[in-house]
Amino acid sequence: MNPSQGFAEQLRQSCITDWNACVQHRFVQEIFDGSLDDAVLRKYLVQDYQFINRFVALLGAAIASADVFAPRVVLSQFAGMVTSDENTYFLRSFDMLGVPEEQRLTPELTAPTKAFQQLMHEAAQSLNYANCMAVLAVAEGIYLDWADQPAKKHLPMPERFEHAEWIVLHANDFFRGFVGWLRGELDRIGPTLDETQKAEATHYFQRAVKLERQFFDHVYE
Ligand SMILES: Cc1ncc(C[n+]2csc(CCO)c2C)c(N)n1
Repeated sequence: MNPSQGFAEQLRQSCITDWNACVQHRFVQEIFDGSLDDAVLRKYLVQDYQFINRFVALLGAAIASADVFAPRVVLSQFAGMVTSDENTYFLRSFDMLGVPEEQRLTPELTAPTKAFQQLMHEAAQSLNYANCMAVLAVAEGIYLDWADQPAKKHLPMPERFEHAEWIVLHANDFFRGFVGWLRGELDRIGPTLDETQKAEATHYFQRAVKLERQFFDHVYE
């Protein structure tokens, strides 16, 4: 690892192949050009909707384990957004795609979804701020990086809201600011960790990036 980089960038560089595979994934190309198959989008959204429960619990664990007050405020505000605006996108998309109630609430979970739920649960249960922030920085950072690519900036938005809104939810100033803040927090706490804690947080980060890639891949299987 290159110590002249901050901790956040060291972590990202440690799994750059998987990270870039997510950012340039077929799913990302197809959502931008509007060619995404409805069956693929449907599988993606049904599984992704099963994240929010553990994700909010993970935010709660980060709030509880933070070392000072300021990050608690930022994380609480983000939790407020996630539990309001984001939910309606899923519900409107489910309506448009004709996803029945039972598929929205209790679908059969795929292996990557289960593994991701387990990872978020473990990080939350550790009540360790660095572990929680490592997983959050992946879940948010990869989504910012695919949605907010300079190369895509001048493309027209896809016509359907199910495509366009999923991009815009992750390419806006609020989200950019939050992900920048997450990276800054990792840079702040990285130098305070001993080698054991650093290795543990790094392992969480790397597991999360691998699962993000598997999650994108599996919607095409
Ligand atoms: C597999 C998977 N990984 C990360 C995200 C991104 N994400 C999860 S919760 C959240 C906060 C609100 O936008 C964001 C950005 C996702 N949706 N699905």
